[in-house]
Amino acid sequence: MLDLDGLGFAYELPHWLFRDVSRRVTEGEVLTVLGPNGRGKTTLLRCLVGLAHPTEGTVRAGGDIGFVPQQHHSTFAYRALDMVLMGRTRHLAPLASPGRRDRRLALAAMERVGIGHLADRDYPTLSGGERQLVLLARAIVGEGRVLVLDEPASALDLRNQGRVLHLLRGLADEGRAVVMTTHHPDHALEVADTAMLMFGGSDVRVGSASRLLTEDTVGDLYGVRAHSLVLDAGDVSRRVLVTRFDQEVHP
Ligand SMILES: Nc1ncnc2c1ncn2[C@@H]1O[C@H](COP(=O)(O)OP(=O)(O)OP(=O)(O)O)[C@@H](O)[C@H]1O
Repeated sequence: MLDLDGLGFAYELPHWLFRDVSRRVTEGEVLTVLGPNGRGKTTLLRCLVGLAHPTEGTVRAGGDIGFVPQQHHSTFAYRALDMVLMGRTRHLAPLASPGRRDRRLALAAMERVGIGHLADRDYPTLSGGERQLVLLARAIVGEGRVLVLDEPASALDLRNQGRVLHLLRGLADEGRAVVMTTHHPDHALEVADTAMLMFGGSDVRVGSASRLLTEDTVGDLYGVRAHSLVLDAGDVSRRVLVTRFDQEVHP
């Protein structure tokens, strides 16, 4: 569904942000991209959606891509619903306006992400988290087969983080391919099939999220001490990673 072949990017050669990245993301898969600040996660996503040109390698998508950027400000006083309706643009005939069905789909997408009550609000007046949810609704209503999201939960409170993570899991289970960045290994452990860890340059590791995200690997990636704990709460048993924020590890 999304094929990355020998992907590499350098703003200034020979300083490769990442290199030799090859991977097929299939329908039904959630892939999370992790790495320290400035390692190239956003740049990688921009290559995937065609906003940046890879220095080498190719990206091929087997369908439309919906993109949720990290931050988005608009000075135009669009209503939130109108922002979501922009996701329908590719489904409209040239110069046509969105119709009743488009509006119904947009409202349904807003309800799905829990912001139906914000439909008539002016987008620039929304909080950072509310704007993030509007952009997610815009991507959903676009019905792209591939969803690419840059830190989709970064501005969200704890409940909304869970809602969005499981919503993305559900969208993948419906047959989409989901690629998202996160700074939280636990977000990957919660819903991802695959993790991509950007250690720098050609050292990009991809594999099963649960196998890759160990104490050692996460510790090495961020220069921290991480501890695995098993959360056993009756209906759920899963591993979480706890960070010792009082201790840094210098390689
Ligand atoms: N136009 C540009 N020209 C030169 N360097 C750039 C440009 N845009 C970004 N960079 C640099 O490229 C590096 C990667 O940036 P990118 O935004 O992809 O990182 P990131 O992993 O998403 O970071 P974060 O976790 O902080 O969001 C950073 O060091 C950034 O300063």
